[in-house]
Amino acid sequence: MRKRPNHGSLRMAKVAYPLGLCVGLFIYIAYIKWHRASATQAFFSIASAASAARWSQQAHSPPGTAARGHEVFYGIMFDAGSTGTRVHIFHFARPPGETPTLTHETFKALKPGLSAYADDVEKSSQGIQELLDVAKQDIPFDFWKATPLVLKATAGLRLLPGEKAQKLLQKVEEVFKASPFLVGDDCVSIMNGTDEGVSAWITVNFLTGSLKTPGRSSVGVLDLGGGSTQITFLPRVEGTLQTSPPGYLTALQVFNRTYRLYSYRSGATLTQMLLHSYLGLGLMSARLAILGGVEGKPAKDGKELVSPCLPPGFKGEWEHAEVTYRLSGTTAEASLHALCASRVSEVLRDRVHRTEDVKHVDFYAFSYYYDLAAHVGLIGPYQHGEHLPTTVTTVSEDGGPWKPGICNSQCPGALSGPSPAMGLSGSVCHASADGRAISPPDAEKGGSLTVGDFEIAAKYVCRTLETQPRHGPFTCMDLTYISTLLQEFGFPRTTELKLTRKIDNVETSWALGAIFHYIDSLSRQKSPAS
Ligand SMILES: O=c1[nH]cnc2c1ncn2[C@@H]1O[C@H](COP(=O)(O)OP(=O)(O)O)[C@@H](O)[C@H]1O
Ligand SMILES: [Ca+2]
Repeated sequence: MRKRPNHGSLRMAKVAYPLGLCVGLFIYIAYIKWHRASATQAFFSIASAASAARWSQQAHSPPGTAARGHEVFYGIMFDAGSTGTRVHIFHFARPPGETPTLTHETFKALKPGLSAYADDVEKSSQGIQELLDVAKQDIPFDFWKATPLVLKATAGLRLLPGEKAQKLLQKVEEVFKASPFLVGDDCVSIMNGTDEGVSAWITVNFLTGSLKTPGRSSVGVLDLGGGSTQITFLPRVEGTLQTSPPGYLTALQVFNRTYRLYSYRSGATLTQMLLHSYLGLGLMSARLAILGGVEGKPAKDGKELVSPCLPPGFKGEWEHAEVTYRLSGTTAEASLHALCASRVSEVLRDRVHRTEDVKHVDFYAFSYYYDLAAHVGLIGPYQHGEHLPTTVTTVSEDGGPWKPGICNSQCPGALSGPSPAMGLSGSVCHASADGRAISPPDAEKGGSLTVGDFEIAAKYVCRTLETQPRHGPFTCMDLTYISTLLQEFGFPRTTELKLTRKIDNVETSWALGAIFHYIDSLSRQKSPAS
């Protein structure tokens, strides 16, 4: 965990004499006054963020060592997602004459999403207030007025009828305007899917350092939310630019370079891609589609939704977008996975644009890609090929100890996940010193796996649904959906994906890219000529 900067004590330590202390105090007070008077002057353009990345990554300066005179500033981005609302509080520092760098992120998430309050708008303010309180505790009082506060909503609000969504946004704006932070007229909005994809791409490429070196390969980004999904990457093969349907490509001016991005937004028709939001390929919306339900509508006559992707004989209820559905599995079938995969393929047919170029780009996948992989143990504390500490004894599937060594097919141990004997490349050794207790997957660490691993895991989970209900009734469906979706995008089974929740201790989310953009627009408003 990075430490928060402590500029106060640093300043004090360097001012050795009383006179120096007075001068220092005078400069400090003058600085704070200037800062309050010119809130947006403190902000930088995306272009300087590139150098910030360079500064941060090359100098490796921990924020706590910031020297005297560093300018410190903050930005607050709320992500109103379909399944939850999250606050990201970004801390920046700018040394004199240098460009700023991101020094820390404070993050907190709440469930359910804002859209769950569509019929009780008043209730929505409680969670927003709670997250604002986190920001107040995190940001020093003197900086509140100068700190921009923004909320962007994604699929959950896009799916609501316009009037309901607007009421929710108005409520949030009311709460924001009563807060002590810097709130503009555009502080609360629904973000379109293209901006969502592009912002996530900027975040990941900023954090991986790809943006700092011109010419260095950028990475692609896969985001699977509850209501929508994004795949965003910079095509490496010229052909993709020529063959992509109109509307799939978007130009982005970052760091004095124009990037041409390919951004596919779920469900949008080809020509409406950039203009019209047709949702439905996020994991929760996809579940509903696979079950044969309709978004926002109860099943006809309260009928059960029956699916081969659910455990045979399963009966249960599932709530989605304020509607409760009665669910039922089919009677036991020989190959649940094959039936489920065929239903998923039906749902995805003609809805996903396939491109060869994904084969030539390294991809980072997060959100539900990450959650599902961690849930079934595809990623975890020890990765395939990793040397295990000698104190660690791996645990075999029946609970017996295995020898310490390299995590490979000799070391299954995936008690909560599929058997590596099935050929999983990302197999995890859940290990413990006594050879019995099993450590849960490390939520922060992430890992790599192949696209085919999702399919193998799906087959395993679907096959053992009846005997191992601990994965939950949706895991067969979810894994089958993810593996089919990735293959529909054009990924070969052998493609390796990096699954991560955080990079360099910062959440992989569109939030950072979006705050860069917002801060940039503030500075443009301040000096339109630049
Ligand atoms: O900042 C984040 N950090 C970690 N996980 C996140 C973050 N934002 C979203 N997620 C993940 O995204 C998934 C839900 O997506 P979300 O609620 O944002 O739907 P949406 O993007 O379709 O609106 C969950 O897997 C959740 O853990
Ligand atoms: Ca999201």
